[in-house]
Amino acid sequence: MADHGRPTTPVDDHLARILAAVEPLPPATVPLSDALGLVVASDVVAALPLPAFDNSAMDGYAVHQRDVVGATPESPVHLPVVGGIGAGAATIDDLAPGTAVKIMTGAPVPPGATAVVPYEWTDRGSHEVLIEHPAVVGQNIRRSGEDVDAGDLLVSAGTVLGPRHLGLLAGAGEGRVEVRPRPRVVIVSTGSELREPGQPLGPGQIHDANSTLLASAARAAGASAYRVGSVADEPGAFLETLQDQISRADLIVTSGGVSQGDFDVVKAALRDRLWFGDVAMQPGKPQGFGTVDGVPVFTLPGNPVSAYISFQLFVLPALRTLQGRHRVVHPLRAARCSKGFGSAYGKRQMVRAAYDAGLVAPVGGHGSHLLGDLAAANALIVVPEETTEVRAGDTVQVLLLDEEF
Ligand SMILES: Nc1nc2c(c(=O)[nH]1)N[C@H]1C(S)=C(S)[C@@H](COP(=O)(O)OP(=O)(O)OC[C@H]3O[C@@H](n4cnc5c(N)ncnc54)[C@H](O)[C@@H]3O)O[C@H]1N2
Ligand code: MOO
Repeated sequence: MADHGRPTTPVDDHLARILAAVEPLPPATVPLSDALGLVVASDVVAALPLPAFDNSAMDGYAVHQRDVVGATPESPVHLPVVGGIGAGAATIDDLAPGTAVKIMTGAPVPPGATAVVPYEWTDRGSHEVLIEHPAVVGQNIRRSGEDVDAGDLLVSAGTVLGPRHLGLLAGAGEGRVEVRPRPRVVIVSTGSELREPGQPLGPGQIHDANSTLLASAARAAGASAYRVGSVADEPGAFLETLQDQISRADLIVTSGGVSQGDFDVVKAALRDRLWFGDVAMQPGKPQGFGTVDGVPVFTLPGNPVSAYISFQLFVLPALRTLQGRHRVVHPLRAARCSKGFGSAYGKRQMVRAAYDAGLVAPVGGHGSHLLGDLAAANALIVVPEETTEVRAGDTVQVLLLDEEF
């Protein structure tokens, strides 16, 4: 679709161009304490059974089940107590028939014992115990390997490690795990008008919102983000910053300086090395992408809303690909739109919106500078290129900005 004569690239083509250029980071083995949220690079198989040995599920007495078959409160079974076994006990004697041994939860069950009778069913005797209820074979015994057997799959490649996976790996004795490392993302804002937040503004100056916005979005997506701050509209200075950062980045995101202006620094500096052009979307039309020294570089438009939406549509899938994730593109869900609005033909519109329980409504104005409206939104209504009007009550496709996927 042409926009005032300039050709535009469909959103899906631009995304395909990006995904074709990015692959998962080489795996690294890290301690479990550093692995939360990272993606497993190769299947992890249990080296040991879990539990590692038969052990007691209750504090009580290990017995031969046959010895307590007839036990009742009126006619309890009497057994001599031959000792005690605590959790961590290393050497355990066989349990002779007609005897009981005190046993604590988690302690190894002695060879010969076939059931554990809990304290509550007994008089808690130390030398001799009265047992008032019968037990079935295996009662209160946690069998070796009943949770996980040696050779079982603990976590498969592609799993995003959460607390429960890490707990399982730890319990199974794995101290380290092979993962895709956390991508290092470098964020650079461009624009001579930009000042660091917290600094006073001179005439014509504005605070740099984008580097904080994009670095936070990268961190929220599981990256380790380094915010360079802003560089002036001067290609030499910009290239120097880029060159300085490239060796410590897995992905670089710049904002500003990519449209039609007289001082479009990013385009001027990288014209020969990256693709620059218009993508058929609103906001986020002017885009640039390519690799520099093998590192993917995204040059996003400067308007903060455009930059953020471009991040969600294009940078996030690349970041997730580096992480080795299987699902890289935001899922869409159907929702009922409670308020009508118009949309430009030929562009995919990303309308800031508030979503709740299947209902969605646009938030604020269309301007790509409206940070207040962006902060009030939690979703984007994704309006297809050929749709020019959405009416109240229509079903629309919605992208939830804070959704885990
Ligand atoms: N003649 C044309 N002008 C513009 C077009 C066009 O097609 N023809 N496209 C417009 C669209 S759409 C966008 S989006 C912007 C993109 O421009 P740039 O990427 O070159 O970005 P800048 O000009 O540097 O900045 C645009 C706008 O955003 C503000 N900005 C920039 N960086 C930050 C930051 N880090 N924090 C906060 N605000 C920032 C900047 O001050 C400008 O107001 O171009 C349109 N123009
Ligand atoms: O398309 Mo620009 O990216 O919104 O204002």
